Amino acid sequence: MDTIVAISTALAKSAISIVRLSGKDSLRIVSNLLKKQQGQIHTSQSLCNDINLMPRQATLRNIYDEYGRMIDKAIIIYFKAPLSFNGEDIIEIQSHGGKLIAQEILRVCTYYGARLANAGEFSRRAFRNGKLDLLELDATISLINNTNANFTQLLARNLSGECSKMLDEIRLQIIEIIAQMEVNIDYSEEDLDENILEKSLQVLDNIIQRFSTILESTKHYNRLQNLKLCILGKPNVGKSSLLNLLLLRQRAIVSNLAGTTRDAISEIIDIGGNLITIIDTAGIRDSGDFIEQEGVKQSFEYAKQSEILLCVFDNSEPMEKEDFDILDFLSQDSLKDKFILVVLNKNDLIKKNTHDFTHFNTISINTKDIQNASLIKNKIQDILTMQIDQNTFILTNNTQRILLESALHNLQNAIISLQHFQIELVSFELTQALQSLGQITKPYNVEDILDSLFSQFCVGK
Ligand SMILES: Nc1nc2c(c(=O)[nH]1)N(C=O)[C@@H](CNc1ccc(C(=O)N[C@@H](CCC(=O)O)C(=O)O)cc1)CN2
Ligand SMILES: Nc1nc2c(ncn2[C@@H]2O[C@H](COP(=O)(O)OP(=O)(O)OP(=O)(O)O)[C@@H](O)[C@H]2O)c(=O)[nH]1
Ligand SMILES: [Mg+2]
Repeated sequence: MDTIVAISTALAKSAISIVRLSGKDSLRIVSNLLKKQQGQIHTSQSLCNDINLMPRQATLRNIYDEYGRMIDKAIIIYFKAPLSFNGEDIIEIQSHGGKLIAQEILRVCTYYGARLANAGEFSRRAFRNGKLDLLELDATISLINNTNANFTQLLARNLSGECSKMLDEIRLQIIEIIAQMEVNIDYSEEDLDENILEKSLQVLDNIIQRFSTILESTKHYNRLQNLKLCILGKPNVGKSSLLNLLLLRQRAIVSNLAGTTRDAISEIIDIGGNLITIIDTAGIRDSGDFIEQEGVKQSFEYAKQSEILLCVFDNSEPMEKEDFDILDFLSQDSLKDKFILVVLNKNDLIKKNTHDFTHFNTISINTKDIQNASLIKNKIQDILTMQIDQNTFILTNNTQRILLESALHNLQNAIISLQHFQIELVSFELTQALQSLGQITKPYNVEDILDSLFSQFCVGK
């Protein structure tokens, strides 16, 4: 297998960057970067023992290019196979940050024979070498992409292999019940031991409960990822001012001319550990201006795509047709699952807006007072914070979720069959459940496991 190399950190101005190599030639390639003299290229593994890299020990070394010119002074860590993240020889070159140094190190690694890694290739090798199962692999990606702090702990636990372990245990419990069933299959219903029946029902019920909790937390997780918040309102009510207030900087142009914002502006904000995309839109009104009309169309589109809507109205002016148009828009059936917060803005001015918003969630503010930023953020945070059982797991991958749902379904059927003493059906449903569960972590052969389990039973039992 090729030796691959990649920059594992973001390409941005930063304190340090990590270039990572993986594969059997890693040591040879890095040995070339550690020698000052030009011309004596290490081509075989045997020549590299002079570079003195102790496995799993951070060492400070000068790094040179192919002409012997120094590139950086860096930390090298050698993870000797199989004791590495993916089971191969891995070497990390932890260089100074910035965009140029790591790229230069990367280039020199390829000069000595490393190949640029494809996306996910380090982890793919970890899976192939049995260091990570599918569940852990997926948790790795989800942990990196997670936008909601409520789930950090849960995803980290997925990564620890706890979830895979729990599924393994559950699989064993199911196999045990199948075994009981298989043994009893030839007996008539009266002969099925009451104890076995009761115990099996209890075990299945418990598994069903655990799976339901996983599916429930998975639903919350999916609902709370990559949230979008759209600021909507007629022109001049202070939408861009509100954006600037929430960002605590002058991001958007603000003016007393209606129609200032035309293209939607999008930024990321952190609201209580939730990374939310916030979108300031063009003010809603009928305008003869074609470009502005495009902007208005876009505003509605963004609103439909967002989970949270901040609808801004001007406290200092009576309601106008455009305001009512927005209220009409909000009453649509397709918007009923969105979180809508009515923002009555400009409360520093005399109140002239007497509309009754009481059936909405409302907040009265002005964008001049910076304290109002946290008022709004707290209000949004309230709806996003939910009690999430930290002792369960989440299935971040759709296929895995579907597999668990299907296993749950089989278990429910098994219970019904068991209650009707249809032993063969119980066995069938449970075997189906095992197939699905197995695929969540790694594809495996149910028959093999059954063979090994039955071998432990006494003849006649
Ligand atoms: N510098 C650095 N930081 C990192 C990583 C990395 O690769 N490099 N990781 C990359 O994702 C994560 C840590 N994950 C890792 C997982 C396993 C092993 C490892 O060496 N496993 C061996 C030995 C196990 C042990 O000592 O307990 C093994 O499993 O055999 C290393 C990192 C996050 N931080
Ligand atoms: N008194 C007062 N004026 C405000 C407040 N918020 C915004 N304004 C003013 O209202 C005017 C319009 O503000 P913008 O933020 O540009 O309004 P907008 O809703 O983005 O307008 P469009 O981009 O045209 O749709 C500006 O002159 C702001 O200074 C407020 O809380 N109090
Ligand atoms: Mg604006």
